[in-house]
Amino acid sequence: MSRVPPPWPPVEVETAHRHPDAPPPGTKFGPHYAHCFGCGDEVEHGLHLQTEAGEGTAIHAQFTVTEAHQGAPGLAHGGLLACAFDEALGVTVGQQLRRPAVTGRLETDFLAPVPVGSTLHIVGTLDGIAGRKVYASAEGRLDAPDGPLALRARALFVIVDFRHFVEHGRAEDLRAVAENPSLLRQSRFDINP
Ligand SMILES: CCCCCCCCCC(=O)SCCNC(=O)CCNC(=O)[C@H](O)C(C)(C)COP(=O)(O)OP(=O)(O)OC[C@H]1O[C@@H](n2cnc3c(N)ncnc32)[C@H](O)[C@@H]1OP(=O)(O)O
Repeated sequence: MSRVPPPWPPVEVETAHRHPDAPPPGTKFGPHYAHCFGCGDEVEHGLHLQTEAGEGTAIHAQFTVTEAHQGAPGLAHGGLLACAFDEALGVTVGQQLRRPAVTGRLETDFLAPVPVGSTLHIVGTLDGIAGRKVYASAEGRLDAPDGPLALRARALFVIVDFRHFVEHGRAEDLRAVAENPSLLRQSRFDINP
């Protein structure tokens, strides 16, 4: 089977520029929502992905695979690794474009097993924008920023209005955020898509 992926981005795109208010390289973001499985500080067995602004549109992310993240004995679950890329690419889009967006499509190439105890180092970048469609991709390396390549991912994010979250979110969770806005650890976006 050929491992040559189809052209990326799959449509004609404009260059995606980082927003003038995007934080400078080296800025650590912290979680965006306390209960996010990818980054939330109140999710005991979550990924606790740590993210930081890189150069240009890049984001650097990392998380350590724990016993709670296993698929096969001693190895990270593939879906959970895809989750880490969803989160890292979501942060790339959200922080560098400063626009609310959701994942429309995510594809992941698993190139090497990721053992429990490994730290996965992910770098995500924006690849282009076409209307509301934002294309982004990432690589994940084992145990060091220049460690062995373990995964690649490509994603389409679709820019949405904030109404998306209000209309679709479970009422009790939206109520909890309204009563305790600090559950949303970050809320600094351009409101109008
Ligand atoms: C700092 C903040 C950090 C945040 C980090 C969070 C990381 C986690 C991110 C997530 O996991 S978000 C949760 C998972 N994703 C979702 O729940 C999204 C569910 N899907 C939807 O709500 C809608 O399908 C969606 C908003 C994506 C699109 O619906 P719309 O009605 O708004 O738009 P439409 O369907 O017209 O699609 C817009 C464009 O995207 C294209 N598109 C959408 N889904 C696609 C797809 N799957 N494949 C290819 N193209 C797709 C679609 O063809 C179209 O292209 P054109 O503009 O050229 O016509």
